[in-house]
Amino acid sequence: MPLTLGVIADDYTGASDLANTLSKEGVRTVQTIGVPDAALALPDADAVVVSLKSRSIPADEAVAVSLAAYEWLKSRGASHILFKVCSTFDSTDAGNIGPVTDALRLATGAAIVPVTPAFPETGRTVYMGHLFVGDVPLNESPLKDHPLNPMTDSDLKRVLARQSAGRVGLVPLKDVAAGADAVSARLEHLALDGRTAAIVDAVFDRDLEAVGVAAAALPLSTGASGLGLGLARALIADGRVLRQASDGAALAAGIGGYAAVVAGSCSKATLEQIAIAEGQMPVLRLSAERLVTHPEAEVAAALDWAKARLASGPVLIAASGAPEQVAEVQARFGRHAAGVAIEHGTAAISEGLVAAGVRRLVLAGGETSGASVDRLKIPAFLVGPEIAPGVPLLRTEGQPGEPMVLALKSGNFGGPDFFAKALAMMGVAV
Ligand SMILES: Nc1ncnc2c1ncn2[C@@H]1O[C@H](COP(=O)(O)OP(=O)(O)OP(=O)(O)O)[C@@H](O)[C@H]1O
Ligand SMILES: O=C(O)[C@@H](O)C(=O)CO
Repeated sequence: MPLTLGVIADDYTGASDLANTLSKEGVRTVQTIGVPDAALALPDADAVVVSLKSRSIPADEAVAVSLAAYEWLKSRGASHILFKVCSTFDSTDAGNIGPVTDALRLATGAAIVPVTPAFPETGRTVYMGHLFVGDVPLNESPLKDHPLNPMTDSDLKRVLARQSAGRVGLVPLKDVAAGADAVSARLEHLALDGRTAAIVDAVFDRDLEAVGVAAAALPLSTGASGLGLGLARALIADGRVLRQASDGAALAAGIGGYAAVVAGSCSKATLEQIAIAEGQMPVLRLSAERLVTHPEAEVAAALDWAKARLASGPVLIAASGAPEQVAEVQARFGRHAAGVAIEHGTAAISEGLVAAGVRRLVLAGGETSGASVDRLKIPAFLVGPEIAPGVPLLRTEGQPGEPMVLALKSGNFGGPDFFAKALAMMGVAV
């Protein structure tokens, strides 16, 4: 059966967030890691979310891999493409949201692309083109201290224009509140005026329903899970997708083995979650400096520490540091080099944990999860029940050997008790 919705996600946790939203709305969804091999047999699905690791790579590479994902999705019949970006619009003036949206627009033949990172369930709202995170503008939120892409401007019209070849317009809330026809009319007007993308305001889920109907009539949209919700509801309402309840309970059934958490996210939410976990399970804080200068020794020491404890219950291993620690490491080694070296270290630790018998694994941070999932050579996931908004339980699919259950947590997501909750849903008591 041909696909209806094809999603190209710029990181792995973001992909599982979107897959979670689609599956919660009743869309049969599979998440793949990278552009699937021709040989990979996938279960029947209405939506495939292709997870890329393209958020923080050079823009030309992000464009190339996104176009490859597009070609694969098109060959499977996808009638609408959603480019899934972070709900906090993580990007820099060099990209990659603008360059990838531009390239996909040309490939799909779209005149204009609606763009909205709104995700009201997690407090991301867009008004007059400005993104709010909870009750503060993006540039006053913890995202101003992000290790890879500090967000210092809440005006997404400006942010997107700086990284796009085309001109950027706005679909204001008054049009969105007037409904899907008003959104379509405004997009058409902006396209005639030479705009190639438009930031779309949205504050409530009902706004995203209107945006979803307008977007589903176009070949391409760019956004986060809120737009996924709008598209899912629109595709079900117009009969392109038949709503199906997901069989979440069965997902983790029969998967035993040791359990662990590996964290590389330095977000405020993750730092708080690690602090809470310290009262619930053994926690090892890695030295970020040694992960850069002596990676093999730091990884080996962490694995020795874990192996001595895994039989007694879950363990947590974190590279994550507070903003001042991150700044110090970056000043010494460079932002990109430090990030990549630390991701390699946490990925090697994930690999060592699985070799030691871990089958239930929670990963925190988009880049961190991406590096670990690649190292574990997982081709795809079935999407299960929600642990917290934006974070589902995932079961590996298409991998030789025993299946595993994982959670890929976006840095900013999850309540303070997230790690214990995720482990509990995997059948592990802390
Ligand atoms: N102590 C540290 N000092 C400097 N950089 C670190 C440290 N610990 C982790 N990092 C790096 O910070 C980056 C965190 O990015 P990651 O995407 O994993 O988390 P996040 O941005 O919070 O999550 P998300 O992308 O889902 O919002 C990674 O590149 C990681 O290697
Ligand atoms: O949209 C979000 O906030 C998340 O899915 C994400 O992409 C964070 O990395």
